[in-house]
Parts: sequence; structure tokens; C-alpha cells
Amino acid sequence: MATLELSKVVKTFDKTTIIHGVDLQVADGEFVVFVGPSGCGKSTLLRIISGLEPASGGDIRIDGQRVNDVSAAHRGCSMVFQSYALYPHMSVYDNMAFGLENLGVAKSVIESKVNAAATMLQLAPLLQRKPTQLSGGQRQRVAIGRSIVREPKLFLFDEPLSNLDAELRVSMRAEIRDLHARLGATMVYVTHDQVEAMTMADKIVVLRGGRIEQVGSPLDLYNRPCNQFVAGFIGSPRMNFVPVAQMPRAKAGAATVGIRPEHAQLSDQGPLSMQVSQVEQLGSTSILHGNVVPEAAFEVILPGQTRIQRGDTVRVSAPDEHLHFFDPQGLRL
Ligand SMILES: Nc1ncnc2c1ncn2[C@@H]1O[C@H](COP(=O)(O)OP(=O)(O)OP(=O)(O)O)[C@@H](O)[C@H]1O
Repeated sequence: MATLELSKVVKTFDKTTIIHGVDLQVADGEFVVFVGPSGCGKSTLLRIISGLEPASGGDIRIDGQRVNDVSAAHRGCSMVFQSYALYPHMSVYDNMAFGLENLGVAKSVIESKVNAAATMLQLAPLLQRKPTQLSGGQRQRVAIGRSIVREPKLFLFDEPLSNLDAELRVSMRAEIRDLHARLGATMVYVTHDQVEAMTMADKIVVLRGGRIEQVGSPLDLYNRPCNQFVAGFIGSPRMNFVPVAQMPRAKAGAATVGIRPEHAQLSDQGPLSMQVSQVEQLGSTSILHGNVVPEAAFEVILPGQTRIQRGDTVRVSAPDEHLHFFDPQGLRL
């Protein structure tokens, strides 16, 4: 298994810099998730780590060894792609065995590795099938199996679940986490889905515009987002932002207060007056949508069911410990 270190990694395509000096340390056995909006550079950074894309500047170290000039094949990384990239004319067994055969590994060794991975991934009964005879989730497991048999130092995943339906995504999330626990491997996982990041990561790296905004555990980022971007990106539904003039007891220098929908409460004395424009009854919870001042959209999650209706006006507050204050630049106070 392996540590990974990025220092001052830069990537420029045709004079446009899209990765602006990224520094990151990944510990042995850590599950790290890169998350951020479309185009922020997640996939490019992963491809630079894998060796599929050269860095324009900075260093990549795996287990302390600088690998900038080491080819993808010799870095000891293996990548699982969104598209699975399976060979359609080969059986599941052959898809998993192919990489090892190319390396000249003995047949008996290949057989035992493929069988062990197939058992771990519940693919044993499917080894003779072709990819077209598998469900999306089974194909994704074959792609993961192909990685496992190579016993990489570093597992890289590029949005591996985005082609699966919602239910399957949830179960595959758990399977990949479980695999991580069993292999104890270092894994770097790219997604644009903050729920995936929250549920899977030991450590989340939030990227925006080719820069790291914040690195931390899921609950660090949820509880203490370092700026308004991270605050709005992590957590679902997203954090509400209100001009501070609306709030008593604001921190000095604050321009904006952030309140998560799950921390907002209805209270007759609440400082915010909310016009309700929509009510979603989910049974176990209810979500109110509306505005607190004309330009500030606001959502409240209430436990249980509610009689509040579209068109009602309610007063809203939040406990002091759940208020997030940001300065005019959006930095946390
Ligand atoms: N080969 C390339 N040539 C020029 N620009 C590129 C190339 N590959 C990526 N880019 C640009 O680099 C930026 C980052 O792309 P990247 O695919 O890394 O983003 P991403 O965060 O993975 O996005 P998504 O979630 O949409 O996949 C984008 O603006 C993209 O257009």
C-alpha cells in the first residue's frame, strides 16, 4: 500500500492553467474523495496521479518516490472509470485476467487471484458471461475486480458510479467502502456528488477552479466550512445564506450568516420572517421552501409532518451554535 504526495502540481492546456499549484498529502490506507463542481479539475488531477496525463509543474510522489517521469504502467496505480472500459468480446474472467496475462503472470497465479477477487465481489457465478449479459452494477464490479487482481499500491476511481441508478449507487457505495476496509488500500475517488463524498470519504478534498478550497473529514467540512463556497457545496439541501442585517447577535465583521435547513426552527420570536412558497411533505420530514428577504431563498427541514401551506408566513430562528458567519469575501469568521 502507499502514501501519495502532491506538491505544487500545475496543469496547463494550451496556455490555459487549469490546476493552480495543488498541495496534498494522502496517508497510507486513506480513502480520499475529490469533490467539486463540473470543470474544477478533479479528473485532470486524478489522471496526473495515474500518469495518464503529465503534470506541467510540481511533483507527484508515491511512497516517497517522485513518479513524474514514471509511465502510467509502472506507477502501481489502477484506475476504475465511469465507463467501465470492459472488453465486450471477452468473458468476465478474461476481462479480469487480461492485465495479468499481459504482464506474463503464471496461469495458476492468475486463476487464484481472479477467483479470489470474484468471490469478494460476488462475481463467481458470472465468470463465463460477457459484459453485455451483466447489469450495470455487475459490470462496475468487474471493472473493480480487474483493479483488485493487479494489487495496485493506489486505487483511483473516476466517477465510477455515475452511470448507475440511484438505488444501485447507494449499494455500490457501501460495497466500495467495504472493499476499502477489507483491503486497507489507499484510494482516491473522484465525484461531483457531495453525498457520495460525505458517505465514503475519510478525507474530502473540495476543489474549485483548479484550487483546493478545503481538506478535511466529512464532519469537519460540514461543521466548520472554511468559506461560503464549501458551506454551500457540502450538505444537502444546501446551506441558506442571509444578509447579516437580518440577524441579531451577529459576529463583528460578518456580512452573511449561514443556516443549514436542518438547523432552522420555527419560533414565534424568530428573527427571520419567511414567506413559504412550497411545502414538500416527505412523511418523515417536511421541507419548506421560500424567501426570508426578497433576494434570499431559504429552506427549512422540519421533523415529521406539517400543516404549514404555500402562502403562509412563518418566523424562523436557529440555535447560536449552528450559525455560520462569513465576512464580505466569504471567509468564515
Ligand atoms: N485535454 C484537454 N485540453 C484542454 N482542456 C482540457 C483538457 N482536459 C480538460 N480540460 C479542461 O480542464 C478543466 C478541468 O477538467 P476536468 O475534466 O478535470 O474537470 P472535472 O472537475 O473532472 O469535471 P467533471 O465533473 O465535469 O468531469 C475543464 O475546464 C476542461 O475543459
